[in-house]
Formats: sequence, structure tokens, C-alpha cells
Amino acid sequence: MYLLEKAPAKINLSLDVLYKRPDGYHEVEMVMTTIDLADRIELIVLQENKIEIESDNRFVPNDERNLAYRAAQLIKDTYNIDKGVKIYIDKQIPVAAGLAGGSSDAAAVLRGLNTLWELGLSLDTLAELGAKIGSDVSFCVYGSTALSTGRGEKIKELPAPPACWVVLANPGVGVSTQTIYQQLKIEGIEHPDTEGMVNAIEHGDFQSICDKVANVLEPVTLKLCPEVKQIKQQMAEAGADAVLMSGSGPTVFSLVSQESRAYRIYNSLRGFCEQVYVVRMLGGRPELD
Ligand SMILES: C[C@@](CO)(OP(=O)(O)O)[C@H](O)COP(=O)(O)OP(=O)(O)OC[C@H]1O[C@@H](n2ccc(N)nc2=O)[C@H](O)[C@@H]1O
Ligand SMILES: Nc1ncnc2c1ncn2[C@@H]1O[C@H](COP(=O)(O)OP(=O)(O)O)[C@@H](O)[C@H]1O
Repeated sequence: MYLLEKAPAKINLSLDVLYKRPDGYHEVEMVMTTIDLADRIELIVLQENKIEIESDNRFVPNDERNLAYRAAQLIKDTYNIDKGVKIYIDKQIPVAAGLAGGSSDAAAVLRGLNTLWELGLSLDTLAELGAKIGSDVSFCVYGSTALSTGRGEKIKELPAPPACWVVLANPGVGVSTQTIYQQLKIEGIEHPDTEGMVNAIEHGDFQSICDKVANVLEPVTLKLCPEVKQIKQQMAEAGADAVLMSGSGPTVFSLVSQESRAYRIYNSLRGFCEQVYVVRMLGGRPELD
């Protein structure tokens, strides 16, 4: 038995940190949406009771450090499954880039094994399981657009933002999410207008969404990775409607209402940046088979 599952990347349209919690995590308020840059996850059921990971990307671990492996292990342990699975990860999302590639792979494995092993679990149950793997996995289980709170695992679905182009540029260096959160100084943060962003999305107001994009982790990553500033400047000069770093970075994205301008930005960054993409935002939630 075999199943193919898409694992789309996310971008943070808005990212606020409220305080550091006693458990070491940060209380966040984030507006996230999925884009059509995606890993392809192939799942093959094995009669032997083991989990195998294979990927063409040398930065992707092939053992229990892989979030996709942990997702399969969690499903097996929780529902006493004594079959195995081979997971092939066709990596298209840059690694350690603020785009939740690993979290989305884990979410795709949860959805895919639910189907393959006929478990009949709801997206809500899969999202609860996902929270045990990582803070962004619950969002990735649902996909679409959402306000995420708590440490990121509490999800309130929002309507899809107005259709637009998203240009992504990654300078080719990875950053550790943990390091960025550790270096954030909570006092003095200029908090994004999360409520305004949610309103803008609910009203389908593209201009207002562009006005309200903000990420409190951006200045922290900027210090470690000065290329972020250069990419932002270049995107703005080439005509982006909005420019922001996603998550803990270092990927920078532009929102652009017109295809021709999106490609102008893309062309201005090619050669300067290792990985540049023009994609669309995705709208709805994934279907469970
Ligand atoms: C920053 C964000 C924004 O969407 O994404 P990425 O940049 O990683 O894509 C997320 O908050 C990342 O979520 P995720 O990558 O799932 O984090 P986890 O694996 O749970 O945690 C990694 C580390 O980040 C820190 N962490 C994470 C989430 C949070 N709310 N507070 C934290 O302090 C902790 O130090 C933790 O050990
Ligand atoms: N399936 C996976 N794909 C990518 N990275 C993974 C995966 N599983 C574990 N990792 C590890 O997680 C780290 C963060 O990866 P990723 O999810 O791509 O970035 P981010 O947390 O910035 O969104 C990587 O350095 C990698 O070692």
C-alpha cells in the first residue's frame, strides 16, 4: 500500500511574542498561512515493524531526529500499530528556513498514516498529536490560514487571504529557532497589531494585510544574518507590496498583487540569493480521504 501526501510550507504574516513561560517556551500570537511550495511525502506500508526514512537532501536526518519519523512513531505507539512504514521525503522546502518544512512533513505523515492505516481520526485529534512533536505541527495538520496562540499549538481558523503572489528568498544559511527565541529581549518589543491583521484577513483587505505584516523575531535574526536586510531592501525596491521575514528566518517573503511585479522581484534576486521562488498562497484545508 502506498500514499502520496503534500506537505506545504507556511509563512508568518504576523508574529508576536507576549512573554517567556515557566516551561521555557514563549507565549506567541501568530497569523500563518500555507503557500504552494511543498515537500512530497511518499508513504509505503511495510509488513516489518520498523520506520525507514529516505531523503535526497543531506540536511534532513534519516533517523528519530526527523520530525516525520517522530510522527510515525507517535501514531504507532498511540494506536498500537505493529506494521511499519517507509517514508520518502522529496525536499522542496529549504531546511531551517522559518518555513516549517519539518513540521509540515510530520503533519503530512500524521494525515497520511491516518488514511493508510484506516484510523478514522479527525483533523482535531491529529492536531493534538502534532502538538507533541513541535509547536508548529498542529497548524500544519490543518494548513490554510489561522491565528495560532499558546506556544503555537492553539489554532483558530481564518478565511484565506485575497489571492496574491508570494516571492521567497533564502540566503542559503540555516538558523536555529531555539537560538533566535533565546536571543529575543522581551522588554522593548514593538508589538504587531495582531487584531488588525485578523480583521484585514476577515475583510479580504489586501492593502491592510500588507500594512500590518510584522515579525518581532526579525531584528534578532538580522543581527546573525545581515543578508536578511539586503534581501528586504532589494524586494522593496523591485516593487513588493509588503516584505517580511518568515518565522525565525532567514527566509524573506514579499506579497505582490501582480504576477509581472512578482517576476520582476524574482529576477532581481536570482544570482544574489541561492534559493528564490515565486508561489501562490494556498486557500483551504487539506481533505482527509
Ligand atoms: C518561530 C516559528 C514561527 O512559526 O517557526 P519556525 O521559524 O521554526 O518555522 C515557531 O514558533 C517555531 O515552532 P517549532 O519550530 O515547531 O518549535 P519547537 O520545535 O516546538 O521548538 C523549538 C525551540 O524553539 C523555542 N520555542 C518554540 C516555540 C515557542 N512558542 N517558544 C519557544 O521558545 C524553544 O526553545 C524550543 O526548544
Ligand atoms: N523532515 C524534516 N525536514 C527538514 N528538517 C528536519 C526534518 N526533521 C527534522 N529536521 C531538523 O529540524 C531542523 C529545522 O528544520 P525546518 O523544519 O526545516 O525549519 P524551521 O524550524 O525553521 O521551519 C533542521 O535543522 C533539521 O535538522
